[in-house]
Amino acid sequence: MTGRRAEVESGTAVIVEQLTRRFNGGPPVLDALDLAIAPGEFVALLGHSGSGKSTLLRTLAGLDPVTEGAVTRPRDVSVVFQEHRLLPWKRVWKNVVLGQEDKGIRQRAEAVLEEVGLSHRKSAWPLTLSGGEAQRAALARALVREPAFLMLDEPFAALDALTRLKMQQLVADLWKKHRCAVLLVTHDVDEALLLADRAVVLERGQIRVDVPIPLPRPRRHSDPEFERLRTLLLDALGVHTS
Ligand SMILES: Nc1ncnc2c1ncn2[C@@H]1O[C@H](COP(=O)(O)OP(=O)(O)OP(=O)(O)O)[C@@H](O)[C@H]1O
Repeated sequence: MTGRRAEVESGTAVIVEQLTRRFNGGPPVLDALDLAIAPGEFVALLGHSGSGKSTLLRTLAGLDPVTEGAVTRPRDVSVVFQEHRLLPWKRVWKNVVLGQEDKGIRQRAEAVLEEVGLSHRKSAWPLTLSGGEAQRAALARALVREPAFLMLDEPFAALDALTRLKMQQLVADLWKKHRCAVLLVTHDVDEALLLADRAVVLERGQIRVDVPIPLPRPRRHSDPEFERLRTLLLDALGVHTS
């Protein structure tokens, strides 16, 4: 049995092996990248602009082809992007059930809209939602599929600081309930430390740092270990705090 098959059979949710991606014959944007995510594990992916984060996420989502290397992931995956990508001509709940035809879908949509705190806006048009509400709807649409693997591509980057804090708390609660594997792309070191089990720093298409975040939840900025990990990650990103 190959190493990859052994890992899949022992329950690894996502396996990336020697993944290389170039555009138009240029230098590699992803460079022989290896990464494994366990079922239910929450991984934060950090890195400078252009380091290859979105390319990795798009490849994992099946939106970008695998041209060199291999990717194994569960069949049921969902992605939430920085923009909500709701269809403006469909009401919120219709957006949530879009493309889902099974019998229990309406009930699951009601339940998940309740979970994200949007039941009272289920019949609203997307254009009437605030930024935070629209991202709640996008999360509901992602979770109604009960994905084994959820990808979040800077989902809160466009929100104001207070709304972002609320959304981080919401994601922490939803993950506790759903326990899917999560890959969160973020520029925000504190967000990674508040939410993830592990932080990975990408640099020129390779993993520069891969650290566990063994802090008890809920996470506190005042925890000395939080501060130590913060310094470590900022250092890895070339931001020196002292
Ligand atoms: N379709 C494409 N065609 C050509 N080059 C691309 C394409 N997609 C991405 N790239 C290049 O690949 C590199 C990595 O881009 P990517 O979007 O993955 O970075 P990122 O780490 O997500 O950046 P950001 O934090 O700014 O979103 C960049 O130099 C980008 O210009």
